[in-house]
Amino acid sequence: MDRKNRPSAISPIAAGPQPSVHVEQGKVIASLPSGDSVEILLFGATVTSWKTNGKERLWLSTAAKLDGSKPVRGGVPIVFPAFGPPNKDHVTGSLPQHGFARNSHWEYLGKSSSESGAQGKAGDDSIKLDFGLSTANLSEDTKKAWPFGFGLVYSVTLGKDSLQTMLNVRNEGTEAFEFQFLLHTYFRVEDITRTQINGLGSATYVDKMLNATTHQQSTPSLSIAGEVDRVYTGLQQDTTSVVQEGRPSLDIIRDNLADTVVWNPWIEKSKGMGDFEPKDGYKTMVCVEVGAVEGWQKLEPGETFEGGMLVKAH
Ligand SMILES: O=P(O)(O)OC[C@H]1O[C@@H](O)[C@H](O)[C@@H](O)[C@@H]1O
Repeated sequence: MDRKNRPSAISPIAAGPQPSVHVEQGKVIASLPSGDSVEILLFGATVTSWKTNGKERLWLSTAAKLDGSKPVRGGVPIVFPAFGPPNKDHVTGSLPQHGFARNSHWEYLGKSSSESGAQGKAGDDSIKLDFGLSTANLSEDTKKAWPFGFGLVYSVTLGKDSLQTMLNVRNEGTEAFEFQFLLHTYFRVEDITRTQINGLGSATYVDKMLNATTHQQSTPSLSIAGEVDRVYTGLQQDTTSVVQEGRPSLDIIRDNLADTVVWNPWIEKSKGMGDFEPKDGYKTMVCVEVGAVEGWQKLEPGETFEGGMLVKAH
């Protein structure tokens, strides 16, 4: 046979292992060939687990209610459309603390996956899972308390050593509305006394422990040695890092969001929360919560807002 016409010895590149998605009662579980995985509860679209390198990166209380009876204590609850206790002077004033998104049943909208690296190379894939919540999903009481036409799409993208969570808010009604938004993320740490939060240096914060007075961060690193509840606003730097044992452990990169809350309930506050277990769990968690909580974001009919975070694990 003429050499030129010989059938090609090169066979098509075999596709490597694929990301997998498993939908079971009330939750969606996705994993990558690298072993990284994520679990999202449809109640609140709460990410309850994120593992990289065989290690859990989120803190979840062992007493967290996962049955929809109350917001999940741990993982990544979504705060929307209001942050904190109800503000009676605002139209959101009759909603519960932190709004209704973490208390609502979301719909799973589906998945899409991509390969960013060489074909078939395990570990370079990512998988994106979308969840939706709109006026139609709300209870009659909540619709009365938030009488606006809206649509939320929450996208959770699992990559090798990364998790991205983005919220798209659309005004689908005929009136403008205002909202606040926060990703109330509970990160798991080995030992809070050997953990620092970097990237808040010289920022201004409201200290909820000190009658909501305003202060300026004086050190480049924040160490936690007692109850902390601070709202850092108007941050210039996009990245806040969790440093453990002197080494960067997680980088939290804000996307179109200017604020970050740092919260640890410490001993007394943990005792007062029935769903916070074990009681010394404050030693192995810290909430670093990116959001837009200073003032209000306003959306006119037809307008959209998108914001969220990318977390990179080291
Ligand atoms: O108990 P909840 O409603 O989940 O809130 C927990 C904490 O959430 C934080 O975001 C707030 O800054 C704290 O003030 C609050 O205590």
